[in-house]
Amino acid sequence: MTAQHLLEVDGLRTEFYTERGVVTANDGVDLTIDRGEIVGLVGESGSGKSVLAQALMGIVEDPGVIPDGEVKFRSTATVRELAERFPNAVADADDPDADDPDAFVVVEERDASGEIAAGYVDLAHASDAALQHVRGSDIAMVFQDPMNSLNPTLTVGEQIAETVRLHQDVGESVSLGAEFKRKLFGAAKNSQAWRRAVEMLEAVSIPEPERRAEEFPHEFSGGMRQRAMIAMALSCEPDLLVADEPTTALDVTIQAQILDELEDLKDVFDTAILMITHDLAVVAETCDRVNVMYAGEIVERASASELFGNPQHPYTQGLIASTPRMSDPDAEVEPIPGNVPDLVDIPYACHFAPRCPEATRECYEIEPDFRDVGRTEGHVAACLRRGDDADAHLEGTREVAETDGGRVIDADFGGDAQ
Ligand SMILES: Nc1ncnc2c1ncn2[C@@H]1O[C@H](COP(=O)(O)OP(=O)(O)OP(=O)(O)O)[C@@H](O)[C@H]1O
Ligand code: NI
Repeated sequence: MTAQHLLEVDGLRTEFYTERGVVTANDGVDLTIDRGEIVGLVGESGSGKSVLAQALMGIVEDPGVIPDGEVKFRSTATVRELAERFPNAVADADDPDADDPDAFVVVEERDASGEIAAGYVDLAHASDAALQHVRGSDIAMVFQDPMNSLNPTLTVGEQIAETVRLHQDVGESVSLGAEFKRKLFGAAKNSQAWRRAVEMLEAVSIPEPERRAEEFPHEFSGGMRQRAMIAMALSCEPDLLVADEPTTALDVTIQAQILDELEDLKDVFDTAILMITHDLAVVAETCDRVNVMYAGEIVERASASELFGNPQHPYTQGLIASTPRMSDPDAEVEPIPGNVPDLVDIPYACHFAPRCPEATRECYEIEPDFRDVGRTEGHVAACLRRGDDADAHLEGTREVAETDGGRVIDADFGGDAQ
């Protein structure tokens, strides 16, 4: 039996119909995340990382659509709950109806009594009501700028308590009346949800959590706000945390502290993390596995140590060569020439070809498939010039420039920031 991933993205395509044409922000993306692991998604600005995060959360903005692909979120408890609430959306995996786009609760296994024993929710096709159920309680998200996600008129403690109430049925009303009452008189300090909020602030290392819980977001520093966002996101113990540039706005020291804490919290709450960043040092520091994204496509995937020790795709090699190293910050970096293309109707098969030092004519014409390229299992790259059959495949094509194939990055790359 194949391993059952917590999250499995299959052939995901996300498009925006704009006046300029169709922007294909995710062009057939495959990605998996297992329970408890930290998976990186890295690539230059405009490569489609945030759109992928939105697709996972079911919050792709208008005019975005997902014409192809599935996002399978596997949680037996959630599948049971949703199957009960949305009986018309249930299909059995081996049933032809499973292809029915309205069937987003897919049952893979039942026990002897007919109770659901395994299955997934297809988040790419789930109804808004189902997505709302999943968001916050099963999958939560933190963004770069917490000021946009925190409510400036509520104390930090009230906001976390509110999230807890919404998702955990701790027996307190979430009616409008109750919310106004809390605004006027403050949240009941001895309520279960409030105590949970204070606990969460303590868990993210906010000093004097009882007192800080009563402060408003603007009274927090940038780092404290980001911690509060993380506290809020983890307060319902989600299986998956999607972190989109969670520390980009912070200075390096605070950034390193928060990333360290996230790793610790991951163990405490047993939460998997999708770490989205354009910063390779962040990936090197935190991730178990890494996906490199370029112009809407994943181009390379490997464990973090393998990716940095033995990068294979010319884009990954270029990214690494263009990133300053912690161990040698003064060493020269070589930027990748050119820019990420506009994602409207890219006419060439390999999206990186025009910037690639090794591209041949074939690279413009033949869609590169994933092939094994590394020393470890699961290291794959989508490049015609890589893998065992690369040379045979390229026989008869023009000579290509010599490269230093697999630039080796310092083992302590991004290591322990001060
Ligand atoms: N609402 C939208 N309407 C039209 N196009 C969009 C929309 N949202 C995103 N895009 C396009 O999708 C592409 C990918 O954007 P995305 O924000 O996912 O990139 P990113 O990799 O997250 O970049 P960054 O590192 O800057 O955050 C961009 O070309 C962007 O213009
Ligand atoms: Ni982004």
